[in-house]
Amino acid sequence: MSVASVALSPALEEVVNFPGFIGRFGLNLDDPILIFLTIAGSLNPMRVMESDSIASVKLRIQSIKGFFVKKQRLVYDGRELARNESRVRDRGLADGKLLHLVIRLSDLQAISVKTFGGKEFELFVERSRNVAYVKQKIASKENELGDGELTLDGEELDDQRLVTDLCRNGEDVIHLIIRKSAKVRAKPVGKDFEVSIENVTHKHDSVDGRKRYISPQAKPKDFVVEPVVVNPEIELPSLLKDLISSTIEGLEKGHGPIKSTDGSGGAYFMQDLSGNKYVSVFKPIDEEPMAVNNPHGLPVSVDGEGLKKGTRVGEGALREVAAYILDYPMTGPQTFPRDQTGFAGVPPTTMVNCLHKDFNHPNGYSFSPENTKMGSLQMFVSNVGTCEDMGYRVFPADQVHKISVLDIRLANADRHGGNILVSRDGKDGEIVLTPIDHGYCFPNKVITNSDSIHTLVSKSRNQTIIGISCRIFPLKPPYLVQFEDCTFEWLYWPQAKEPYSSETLEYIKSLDSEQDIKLLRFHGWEIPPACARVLRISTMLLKKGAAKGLTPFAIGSIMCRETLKKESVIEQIIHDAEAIASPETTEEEFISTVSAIMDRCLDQYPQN
Ligand SMILES: Nc1ncnc2c1ncn2[C@@H]1O[C@H](COP(=O)(O)OP(=O)(O)OP(=O)(O)O)[C@@H](O)[C@H]1O
Repeated sequence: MSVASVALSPALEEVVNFPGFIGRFGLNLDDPILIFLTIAGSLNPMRVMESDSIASVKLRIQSIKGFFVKKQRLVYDGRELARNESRVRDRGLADGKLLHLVIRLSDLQAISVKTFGGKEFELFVERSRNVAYVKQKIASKENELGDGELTLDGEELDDQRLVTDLCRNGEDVIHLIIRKSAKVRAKPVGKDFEVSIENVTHKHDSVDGRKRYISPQAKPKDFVVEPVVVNPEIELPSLLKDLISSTIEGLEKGHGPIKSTDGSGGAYFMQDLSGNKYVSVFKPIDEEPMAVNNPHGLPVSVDGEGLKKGTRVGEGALREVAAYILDYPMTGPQTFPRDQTGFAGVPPTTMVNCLHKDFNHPNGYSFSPENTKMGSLQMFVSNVGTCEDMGYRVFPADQVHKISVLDIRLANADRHGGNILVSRDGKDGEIVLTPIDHGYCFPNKVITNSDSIHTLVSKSRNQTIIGISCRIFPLKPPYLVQFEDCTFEWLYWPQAKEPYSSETLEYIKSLDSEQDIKLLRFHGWEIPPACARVLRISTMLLKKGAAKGLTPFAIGSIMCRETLKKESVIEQIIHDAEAIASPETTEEEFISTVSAIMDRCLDQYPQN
């Protein structure tokens, strides 16, 4: 039976054929097509109009399935449908085709705790944590709850029950009984649940429950975490050494990796020694979106191209590390050791080899080198959510601006609100934004039939040589860059229309793409010529735009497409330069042609 012949379930028929549906969503009266929405492996028939916008399709999914529009990631034919205003027919979505839905679930569950003594506080607990952990968190805040039990509908909740399972039903009320003399009640508040503690009068001795909550001990030798050292001349900075050591310590104590429910690729939270804190996030290259072992059911890429145009499956981790290396502080690019936070605050990131049974091993697992996964290990940044979860008006302009500098420089094709963490710093609780997820930077045309294969070879601590990734790229021009999928969430925030501060302007002025290319080479990434071209052109745009006094909005708008079909200004500039270039044109000549055209183009923008 073909997928196209799957019948609609009566309930779904009712929803999709809901009278007035067309009017409600402002759709045209063209013929409906039947598509199949895959959600975590299940197939859901759905009728849409070819003239529907992606936004209205997402709205339909929200009304049928209950997943909020903001949390949906739609993938068709190996490409994310990120532009909400584009139409179903523009994306080639036709009758009988499969549309993949990946849900972005926040890993954090907010829990409001209210005591009858009037004390109130909020906890942010990862959904993957268990009941024991919630009790521990409350105990560490209250310093008086030790041996409590959580109950739901009168039934005691097992310490191993996960927070995510408790919060399924918005009406659940959870009680925490503390040594029979105190009671904590949890009730949902919007998407959160609230815990109220009644009669907390009993002072307990010590919080000795911790030992019970430690997950079963793994055998000490059941895992591997090793830095990937590409250039043996470089000593790993102490910051990264500590990151690796604390990750190892957690695993040694039996605190295994915890898979993130969020994101389209495999991401694992690595725990510390106590099992109370995450220290790092590991993202294996074979679990990236559309890679062979992706845990979210995305199809495997047929041509090696990633979810975004101009990106390549399996190269995300390398780009994550590159973003960290390039995000040097105001004092400039230094050789390691580098223990200062970078200008935009990309968390310290390094490449590692990891072996653990809890990663995704669809073909079975054994403790052997072939199950070792290479990927990026990034410092975990504690946060209260992402920019997706809150109103952008509260974000300080300088925090938005630092991210704009990074995104424009790296031509980031994946800056949605979920990729900016929000934390509160210091005693005044100032908002700090942390950019994460830089696997889709430096987009360039994927060449599948060319004259050179670039293999990055690494040496791990035990001197084993491992091929990291194979990339095919031409040694000779044309080096095709691809800015088509660049989108910046912050472009639509009012802070982007404020001018850069003098400090930021100074930083931008100090940037030098040639120096950056050398820096990446020093760290072992012989950046492919097309990526180098992206870096040169985007750095040039940032520097010229900022020197002219343009705002992040104005510069970002030059880099991003307004609509799916309309080329961005930067794309037009590059095409004009390519039209002039001949096969003999050197990279230097090409870049100076781009520079001249860009100058003429920027002359049309009012000088600030
Ligand atoms: N350094 C970090 N500190 C804290 N949380 C992090 C960090 N890096 C990633 N996360 C969290 O891990 C989860 C998955 O990470 P991430 O978004 O990078 O994965 P992804 O599959 O690349 O996602 P996407 O689908 O958005 O491209 C998210 O909830 C994210 O907030």
